[in-house]
Amino acid sequence: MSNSVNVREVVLAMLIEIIEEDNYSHIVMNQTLKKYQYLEKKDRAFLQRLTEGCVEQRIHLDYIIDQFSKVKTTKMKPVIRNILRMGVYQIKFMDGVPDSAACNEAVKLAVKKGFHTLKGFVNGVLRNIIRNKDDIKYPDVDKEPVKYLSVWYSMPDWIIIKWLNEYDFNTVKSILEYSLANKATSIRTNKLKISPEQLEERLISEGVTVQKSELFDYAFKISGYNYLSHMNSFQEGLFQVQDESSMLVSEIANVRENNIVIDVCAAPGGKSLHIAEKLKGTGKVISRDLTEYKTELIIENRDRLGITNMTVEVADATELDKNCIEYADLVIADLPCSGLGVIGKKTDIKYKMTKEKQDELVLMQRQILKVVSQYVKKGGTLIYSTCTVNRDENEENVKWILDEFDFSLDSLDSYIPSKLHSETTKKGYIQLLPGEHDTDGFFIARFVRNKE
Ligand SMILES: C[S@@+](CC[C@H](N)C(=O)[O-])C[C@H]1O[C@@H](n2cnc3c(N)ncnc32)[C@H](O)[C@@H]1O
Repeated sequence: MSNSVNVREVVLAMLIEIIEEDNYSHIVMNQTLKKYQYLEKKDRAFLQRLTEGCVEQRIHLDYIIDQFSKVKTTKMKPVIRNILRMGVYQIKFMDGVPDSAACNEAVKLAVKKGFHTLKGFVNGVLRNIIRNKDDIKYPDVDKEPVKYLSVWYSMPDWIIIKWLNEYDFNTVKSILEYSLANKATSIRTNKLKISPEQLEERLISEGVTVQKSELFDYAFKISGYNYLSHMNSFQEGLFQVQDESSMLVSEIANVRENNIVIDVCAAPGGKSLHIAEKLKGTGKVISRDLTEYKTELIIENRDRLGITNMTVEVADATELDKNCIEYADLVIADLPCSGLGVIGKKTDIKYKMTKEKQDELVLMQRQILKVVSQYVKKGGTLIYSTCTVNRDENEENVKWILDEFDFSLDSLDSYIPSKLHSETTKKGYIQLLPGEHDTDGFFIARFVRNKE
C-alpha cells in the first residue's frame, strides 16, 4: 500500500461521514476518489470495496460484533464501532486480507485515533471473532424468516416485511442476493459519435473488461477500469453510464423525429440524453430538475456527449408551467422514489428510507403527476418510471393515473426485447426485479393521452 496515505484511515473517515453523519455514500465516495486520484489502482479498489462493503453489510457486521462483544455496537464510541466494522468486514468478506492483518491494523488505527485505552478491547473482540468465524449463529430461516433475511442481507426489517407482503420468499431473497452481488457498471454507446463495435474496441484498448449487454446492441457492462472519468473514451463523450433498465425507458418512449419532449425530473440526464440521441439532432428535449446543482450535472453530460437538441432548465415539477400545457409529444416522469431497486449501487439508501418517507414519496409522485400529465398533447405519450420495486409507488400509481386522468395504458411489446414480454408488458407496464432480470429494480409504464 502507498506509504503516504493510510488507506484504512481514509475508509474510517468515510464511514464516519456516511454512517454517523448521514451523508450520501455515493457523494462521499466520489469526493474521496477525486481527492485521492493519485493512489495506486489496487489501493483505490481496496478503499472502495471496504467502504461500500461496511456500509452495505452494516446490519450483518453489527450482528456479528454484538454476538462477540459485551458492549453492544449501539453503546460504542462511533470511531471504535466503525473500526470494528472494518475489521469484521475484512475477516468475513475479504479473502485477500489475512485475519491477523485485519486485526492488527484495526488496533493500530484505534491507537492512532487516540483510543489507546481501547486497543485491548478492539484486539479482544476481533480475535474472538477470528477464532469463531465458522461458528457464528444466525437466525433460523424457518422460525424467523424476516430476521434471517434482514441479518444475512443487511436489510432493515420494515422493508423485508413489506416485500414479503408483495412478493414470495424466494423472489425477495433473490432481489437481496443480486443487489449485493452485482456491481457491474452499465454503459450506453453514444451513437452520435461512435458505433458500438468501435466503442468496444476502444474500451478494450484502454484496458477495460467489456461484456456485451443481453438486451441492447449499444450497451455494455464494463469493469477493471481505474478512474472512469479519466478514461479518454469517457472524456470524448463516447459513452454514458446508465443501467439497462433506464435505457429501456427511451426504447419504450419510441420518439419520432421532431418530437417535443419534456423530462420533468431529469438529472443527471440519463433518459433525456438517450432520447435526444434518438431524435438525431431534431426536435427538442426540455430537461428539468429542481436545483442548479442538479441541472449542472445534466449540462456537463450533454456537452460531453455533444448533444445539441436539448435545453436544460431549473424547474419545480410540482408547480404548473402554463406555457407547457398540451405542448409535449412525450413527457418523461422518472420521479423521485424510494430507490430500493438500486440498493446495489447506492449502498446506504436502504438505511435512509423509512416507511413514513416512502408514504410521502407516493404522495409527491402523485402531486407531480397531477401537474406534468397536463403537458402531454392529446394523443401524446406519458412515461412514468421509478427505480424501485414497491407496489404502492408502481402498480398502485398506475391504477391511480388511470382513475384520475384521461390516459390509457399502451402495450410495451413493440418497443422492448421479446425476452421481456409478459402479461403486464402487453397491458403497458413492466416491473424489473434484480435477480429475475440482470438489471436494477425498475418500473416503467407507458400511457397515451386520450384524444377526446
Ligand atoms: C430518479 S431521479 C431522475 C433520474 C434521471 N431521470 C436520469 O435518468 O438520469 C429523480 C430526480 O428528481 C429530482 N426532483 C426531486 N423533486 C423534484 C421536483 N419537485 N421537481 C423537479 N425535480 C425534482 C431529483 O433532484 C432527482 O434528480
